[in-house]
Amino acid sequence: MSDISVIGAGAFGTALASQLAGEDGPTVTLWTRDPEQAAAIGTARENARHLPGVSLPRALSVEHGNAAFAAPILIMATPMQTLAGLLEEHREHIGEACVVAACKGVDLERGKGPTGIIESAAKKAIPAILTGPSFAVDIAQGLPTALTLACADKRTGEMLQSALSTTTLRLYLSTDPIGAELGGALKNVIAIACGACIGAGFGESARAALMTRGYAEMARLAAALGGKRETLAGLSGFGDLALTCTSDKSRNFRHGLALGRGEQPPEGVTTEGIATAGATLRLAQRYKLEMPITEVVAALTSGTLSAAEAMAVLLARPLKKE
Ligand SMILES: NC(=O)C1=CN([C@@H]2O[C@H](COP(=O)(O)OP(=O)(O)OC[C@H]3O[C@@H](n4cnc5c(N)ncnc54)[C@H](O)[C@@H]3O)[C@@H](O)[C@H]2O)C=CC1
Ligand SMILES: O=C(CO)COP(=O)(O)O
Repeated sequence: MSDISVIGAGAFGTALASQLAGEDGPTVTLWTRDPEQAAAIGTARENARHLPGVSLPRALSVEHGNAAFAAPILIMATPMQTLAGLLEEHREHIGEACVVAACKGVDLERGKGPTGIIESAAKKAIPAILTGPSFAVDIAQGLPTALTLACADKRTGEMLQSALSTTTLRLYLSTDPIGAELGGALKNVIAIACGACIGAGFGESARAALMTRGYAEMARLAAALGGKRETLAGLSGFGDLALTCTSDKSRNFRHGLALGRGEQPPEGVTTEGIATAGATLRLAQRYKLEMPITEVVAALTSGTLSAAEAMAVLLARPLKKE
């Protein structure tokens, strides 16, 4: 059994696994649900579909069997809406493990973030979240990156911080998983709004306003759910918002960009902000919170508003105190 299993051989899982599996580091397994993909990646030492051009270290083992779920540290790197089903399917193989979510979002059906999903699905596990500003391709190339590792249990968090940091991947510790996971989830919704703003030609000043007022929405919901404002101000909130709202390497930003230009975004791209906008809107209604940007993003992504109509809705709101 490996020290660490990374579950999900998409871009992010492959990037994390490749960095963690150094010759002198922990033993690492990259798990994929598709046996053919496991064999192809294992033989080519490259994930040609999700992370082309990055050669994977010899020390990394690529598997598709259930045994990978028995590792003491599991990093869950599949899209958010698949997390609950995947954990339930493999529940019997997961022991008293540290289950670290690397996905970003809110589960549409259950209205929970990744650590809440882990808590319900894997009762013996200790949930944690790894999140913050990082493109998979940057991590895979060994570029300097800083992320938040949040775990409610401080000692487990310290162990994970040390086990998952590398010479180029620097983890900052937090005991506020709710704040950390909401930062990572909600910034994707705001990134869609910012992409649409740029795509529709509303300009960079308007984008800065969306980022700032979007951040206010993120902080409002996080506070209502028990997250700390200072967590939102850190890497997992402000840091990831800054990255994702300003880079066309972001799939969420590009999704918005296409909608803003009146184009059809490509299908089959992991764009977490779409489902998360809907899930967040339900939470906002439940907690009686105003989240107008999230509201227009939900309408924009479901095709009921255009970018121009969305901006008109925001501009027509009553004047407010900051
Ligand atoms: N790509 C990036 O730069 C970053 C991604 N993330 C997060 O990581 C998560 C995964 O994203 P990516 O790796 O980029 O996605 P991706 O689109 O590159 O890959 C998704 C992977 O999940 C697998 N998958 C899909 N449904 C599954 C299921 N039901 N059971 C098992 N495996 C399944 C797919 O086969 C694929 O290998 C997302 O929540 C994303 O927000 C976080 C930080 C950076
Ligand atoms: O989360 C990310 C950067 O921190 C990746 O963003 P996208 O999912 O929008 O590509």
